[in-house]
Amino acid sequence: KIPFEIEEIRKDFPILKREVNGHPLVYMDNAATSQTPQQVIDAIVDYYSNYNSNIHRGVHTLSQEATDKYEAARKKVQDHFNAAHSYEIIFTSGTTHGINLVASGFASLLKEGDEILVSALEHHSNIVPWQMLTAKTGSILKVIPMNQDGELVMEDFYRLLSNKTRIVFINHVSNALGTVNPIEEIIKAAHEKGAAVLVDGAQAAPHIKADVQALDVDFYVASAHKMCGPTGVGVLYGKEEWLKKLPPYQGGGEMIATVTFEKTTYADLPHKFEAGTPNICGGIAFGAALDYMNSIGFDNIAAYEKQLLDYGTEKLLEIPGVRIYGISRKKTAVISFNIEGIHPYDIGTIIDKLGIAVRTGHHCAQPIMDYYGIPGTVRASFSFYNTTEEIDKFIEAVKRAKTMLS
Ligand SMILES: Cc1ncc(COP(=O)(O)O)c(CN[C@@H]2CONC2=O)c1O
Repeated sequence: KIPFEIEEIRKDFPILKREVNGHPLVYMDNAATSQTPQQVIDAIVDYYSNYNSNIHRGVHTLSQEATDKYEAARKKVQDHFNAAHSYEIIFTSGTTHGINLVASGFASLLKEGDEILVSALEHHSNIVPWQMLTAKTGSILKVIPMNQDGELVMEDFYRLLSNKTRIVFINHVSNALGTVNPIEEIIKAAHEKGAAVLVDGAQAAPHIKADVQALDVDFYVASAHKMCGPTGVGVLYGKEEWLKKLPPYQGGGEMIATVTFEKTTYADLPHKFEAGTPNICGGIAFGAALDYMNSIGFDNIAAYEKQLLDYGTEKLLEIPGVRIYGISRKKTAVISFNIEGIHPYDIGTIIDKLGIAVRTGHHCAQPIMDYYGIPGTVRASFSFYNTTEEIDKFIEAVKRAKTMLS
């Protein structure tokens, strides 16, 4: 039973009417970016048509309207993630920006020999900034290993965690495998050792409504483009006490209180971390995306996507030679697979000819591919606007590709 009118939902997404190579588009690359409903498109057009203006500075009406809408969007993001204060919500250009902001800020908090803990399941955006940090500070990067099922080895996590650990950073959901990590358990254990935790929520936010106060997480980052919003805007949630400890990430307008050539004082939160003219329209459209997804309901989205995941997994495993990577019981609707003897890139290229959009390759998670000893995978990732009929088309296309390539 589908918890909402799927055909009505699909009408919200103009792009789903597209044809690709003469076939109806079957979009199954939602882990890369989600599609955009008319409600979000309308919010973008409305902004540029009716009240585009710079914010926080002008006294004229347009500027006030734009400022009010932008700050209302911040409040929507605060409510969605259940942050205690709206000034704990920093608008960023996306997950990568949010992680870099925190990692570079920790350069002033770490000393030689301090340890930072990453997981083997991370996206490059949650590995490279931390490697840059260790290079700057002489701190030591340690890695929580993964297992064949695509889960974290928690015994090793507890072994690696120590009083030297200053911060743990892990994704809530693996973009390459779909694994949902036990972040509640990790946060509790890290806090007992006095370590902070950053959770990369890029892949979780479209499927799971994270409550940052209930999680007691120190930093949580996500991108709007993964949850029906535009690209170029995202959120860094930080506990007030942590955001006050971090130095500004970029200098410029907006992030100051007073500037003289002798000394500059910085603005309070959130503006301290929002230098320059922000993505005003993006922030407002992000708010519209949250309104849209919450109108459907994350419980309904999760229940339906679970149906799609189970259906797609069952049908895919009927094809001889298929191996699925990431078989944790706790997964979002991502299926990463290969077919024995066939390169993932060839499968992706052929099924694209049939209108099927999936991603092939290492998915910015090369350590995971190295662990499995593979060049990459085919990754099909479903969203609440996909259907089982589309999955049937996807399965048929994979079968045809296999026949052609075997
Ligand atoms: C777990 C995870 N972390 C960080 C990022 C980086 O997000 P931004 O690009 O918005 O800064 C992504 C993007 N996911 C990639 C993007 O394309 N396909 C993916 O799986 C991700 O999935």
